[in-house]
Amino acid sequence: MNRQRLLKIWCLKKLGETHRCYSSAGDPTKLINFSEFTPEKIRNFGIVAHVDHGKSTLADRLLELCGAVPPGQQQMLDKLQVERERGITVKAQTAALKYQGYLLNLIDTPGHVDFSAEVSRSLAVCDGILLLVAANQGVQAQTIANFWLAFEKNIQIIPVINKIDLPGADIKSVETQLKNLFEFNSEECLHISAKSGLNVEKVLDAIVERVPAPTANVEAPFRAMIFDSYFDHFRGAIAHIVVKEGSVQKGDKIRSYQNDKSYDVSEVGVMRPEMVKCTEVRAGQVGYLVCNMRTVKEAVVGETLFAAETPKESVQSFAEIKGVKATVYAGLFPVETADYESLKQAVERLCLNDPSVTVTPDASKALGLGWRIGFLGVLHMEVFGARLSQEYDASVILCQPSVEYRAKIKDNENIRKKRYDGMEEVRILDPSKFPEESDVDSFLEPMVKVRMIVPNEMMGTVNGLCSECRGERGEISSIDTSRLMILWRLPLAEVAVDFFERLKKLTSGYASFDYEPDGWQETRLVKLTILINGKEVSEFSQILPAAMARDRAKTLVQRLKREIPRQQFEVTIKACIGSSTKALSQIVIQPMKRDFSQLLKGNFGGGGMERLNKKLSHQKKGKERMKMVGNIQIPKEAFLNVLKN
Ligand SMILES: Nc1nc2c(ncn2[C@@H]2O[C@H](COP(=O)(O)OP(=O)(O)OP(=O)(O)O)[C@@H](O)[C@H]2O)c(=O)[nH]1
Repeated sequence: MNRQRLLKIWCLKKLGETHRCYSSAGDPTKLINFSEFTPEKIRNFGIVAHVDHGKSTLADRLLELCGAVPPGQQQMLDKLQVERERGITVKAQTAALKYQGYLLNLIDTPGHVDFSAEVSRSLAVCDGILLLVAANQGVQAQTIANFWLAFEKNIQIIPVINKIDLPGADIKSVETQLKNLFEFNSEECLHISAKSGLNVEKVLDAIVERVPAPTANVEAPFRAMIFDSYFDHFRGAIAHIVVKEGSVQKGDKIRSYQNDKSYDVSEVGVMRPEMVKCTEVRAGQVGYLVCNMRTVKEAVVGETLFAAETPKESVQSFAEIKGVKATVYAGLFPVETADYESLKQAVERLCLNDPSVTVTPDASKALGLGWRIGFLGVLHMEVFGARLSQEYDASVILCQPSVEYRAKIKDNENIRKKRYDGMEEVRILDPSKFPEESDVDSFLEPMVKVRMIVPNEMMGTVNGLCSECRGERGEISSIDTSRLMILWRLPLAEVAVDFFERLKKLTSGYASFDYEPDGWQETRLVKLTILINGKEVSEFSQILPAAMARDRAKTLVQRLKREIPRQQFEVTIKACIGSSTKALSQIVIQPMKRDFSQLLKGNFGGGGMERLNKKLSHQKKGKERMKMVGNIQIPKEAFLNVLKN
């Protein structure tokens, strides 16, 4: 039978199944029934790896082998538009798979450092992980970070060497790295090609054999933890749960622990990988639950849900899922100030699905009411902006990001009380809140410990980059004969913005890095103020070390020239220090020369009117993408683009 025909039969079969699941909403006997899977027959596992080592491809193969999707599908678990466009996973996704009498709950996680919060949250549900390492690249920085995350949580780790089909695959050396770094024996390592499917079945067998069954008690009253949630436009908040005790089904009455609210369950089910309704979700299983949660806050990650009849005092709530601290903060504003309320709702709903962002209300003279949002990195910020526009049709301005700085205020009652609410140390998240230099004893900037994996011959290049970024070198060790692990201490501000791109370019993608917070360091900071026609536009201003001010002033002014279109009048852009008006760098944008009404002159019969209307309509479209700051039109992308090279 040819492949096309096989696919057709498969699709028809599946259509029947799905149709049965959804059309039988009112008939519990026809819903999918997973009650045969007692905890001993369940395995909850995740796939973690460095970026691009093949997690989503392996997930596709596992889904295929277990019959959850037709053969040849790609990135089945990357459901978001932004994930498909960028070819990266940003959200962990689950899929319930049946394999030889076992129920395997797969959790595919993102690889990029900016989405590490998703990995930590997923590990709260897993009893085992597949630690995937690409055979042509070997162990990378995220592999090490993920190994330790799982190891600290005492989760079973299965090392899997992927991409063995590639000509550059060096299985022996990856095994040596896995031995040297994590003490894995070569017998423990699986060798696969997720792309061709080679040996992927062995992965399923290893999951069944090596991952422990979840600790769960089916007999006890229902108790579950929300580990992820999202807002569905039609059904409200949907909670992804891992059930630890008892079971839950449609019609059950349940309560939440932190929010202390009661609910009627209207639907339960599992992801396969789409939502499929079930008769019940039982202890040990991973599934979803819909109840009448009206606000997004009610479905918060880490929340404990329990049977309504259980007295709250006797319920053991789940330990809080440790959040990851934001590294960069940026202003977010609606393009049209009138859209503030609808954007507020969109931000709240998206935050439910992305609980690693922090949101505080903010206001700007130029952009009106908005928020200051904390992200885990610049990629995270870009993805958040893209999701707002793709999933909520919101038109937003995202300003350039900045890290959190701190200022120690002079030991003077008067100054502290009058201007800083009596505080001796203040946080600075935003250039418009930069304190007067005369009030400050010292400034502090956040530091990070960076772990780099670098080919031996590229050590000099990488060291050059880190020194340029005001870094301090730490320990160096070999992970095998050809690669080194180097530790650096760097200011977060240097790492957070475009360090990843610069490193990739300099090393042709052969070096990788990962970082964690490492305290604060005293530094001399200044505020680089941007004046456009004499008025400060604080959204373009920046806080930075004094030594970098002159160079940055030049680049910033040049980039603004590139981003701001010509206006009807002359525009002067100046970069100055603090409240001084002395320019470190200055540029003038000449006024527009063409006046389209000239097209009309003496030419009514020759299509002049048509051409004028076309031009005016182009201008109108252009204006919709602009933001008026004073009397100057600025494209909304400019607020972020000034940051990019
Ligand atoms: N040759 C070969 N290519 C593979 C294999 N597995 C994955 N790839 C390719 O590697 C690239 C990255 O694969 P993904 O599955 O998207 O990697 P990922 O780890 O999910 O990526 P992120 O989610 O962005 O971290 C894709 O182009 C895949 O086709 C393999 O076994 N062999």
